[in-house]
Amino acid sequence: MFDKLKEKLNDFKKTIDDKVKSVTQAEKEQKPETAPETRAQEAPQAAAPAQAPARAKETAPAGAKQPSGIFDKAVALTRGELILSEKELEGPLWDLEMALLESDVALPVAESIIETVKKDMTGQRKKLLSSTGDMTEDALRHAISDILNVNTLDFDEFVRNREKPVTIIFIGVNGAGKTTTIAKLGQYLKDHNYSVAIAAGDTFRAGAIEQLERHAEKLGIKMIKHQQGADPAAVIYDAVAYAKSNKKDIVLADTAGRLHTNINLMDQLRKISRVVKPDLVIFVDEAIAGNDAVERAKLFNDAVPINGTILTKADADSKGGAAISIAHITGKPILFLGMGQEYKDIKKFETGWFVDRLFER
Ligand SMILES: Nc1nc2c(ncn2[C@@H]2O[C@H](COP(=O)(O)OP(=O)(O)OP(=O)(O)O)[C@@H](O)[C@H]2O)c(=O)[nH]1
Repeated sequence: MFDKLKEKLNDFKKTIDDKVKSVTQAEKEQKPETAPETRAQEAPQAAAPAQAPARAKETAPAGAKQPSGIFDKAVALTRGELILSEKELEGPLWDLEMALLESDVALPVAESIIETVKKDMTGQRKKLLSSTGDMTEDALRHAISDILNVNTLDFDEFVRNREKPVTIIFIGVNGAGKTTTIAKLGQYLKDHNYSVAIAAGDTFRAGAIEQLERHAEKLGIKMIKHQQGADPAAVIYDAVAYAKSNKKDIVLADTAGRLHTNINLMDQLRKISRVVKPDLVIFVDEAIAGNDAVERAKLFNDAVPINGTILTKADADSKGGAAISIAHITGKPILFLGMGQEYKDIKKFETGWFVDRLFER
């Protein structure tokens, strides 16, 4: 999962690690002629071999700081500490930015990650106690977590504390997986001992009501429906009324898939929102849709402010960047990931879990 992004982040770690290793090696070999104050503190056997590289001798006048090989005078190693300057990291950070863009991370998000990594890794003395890879990984983890932790919303806590019934509306484009996601969440909420009702708010697509009804029957959840073509706001309103009078805890409301460019259908979503006053509006899209999903999330959020996103099909070959980008662009958290076609295949999104996946070996 998220293999592409994982691979790119690991490439960056390796680039920095390799470069620092080669600089460290070069420093060790050149130290006796150039860093007397450091040499004085070291054991005699740590002194450079008599045949230190000729090039280093030529380029390093006595007492001057050593050029640092690949980092081009950019890395200073003193007392086991590493100092990286912005200039030294320029090349690898540029490569990282390109790699992030290739992994569906949107430009402003990639820039934000680069900025945080740069701040974390430059200008400060970093103890070389752990491997450089750890230092780089820490900076990347920090940068990505920062973005994902924007406006966190704990779904379980929200549902627990909210006055019942809690009405949740699902919006998004066609075929993104809304219906399946509603069924999965129905199961999830039942497993958490909530009583659930479903509103067949997709009155537009032929077969949508029946599709949802099949799920509702399998799950033993009551579904409220009108005829195809009916006003979805009225269906959802009725479902909420049903939940109130039958003491149901949660209403999960489907809506027709629509293109964010369809003004009439986006107006319809606004109407639903006005009439029903949902507790949560959740945007559903495919993790594999990458930057398209990011763009759609932004436009949907502009039309009807969302509270969070569920990304489906994360089990397919998704690059991973969409999750990070959508959180940043909408300023709203990722709530769940769809991880397959079974009801149980839904995973509550946790930043730590996601970031761990990106760095697992
Ligand atoms: N692999 C995988 N497939 C999924 C996931 N979620 C949904 N699907 C599949 O995606 C397809 C579309 O899902 P639906 O739930 O019908 O999509 P929808 O958004 O309701 O579609 P519309 O009603 O047209 O808006 C179905 O074949 C689902 O089984 C997921 O997390 N992983």
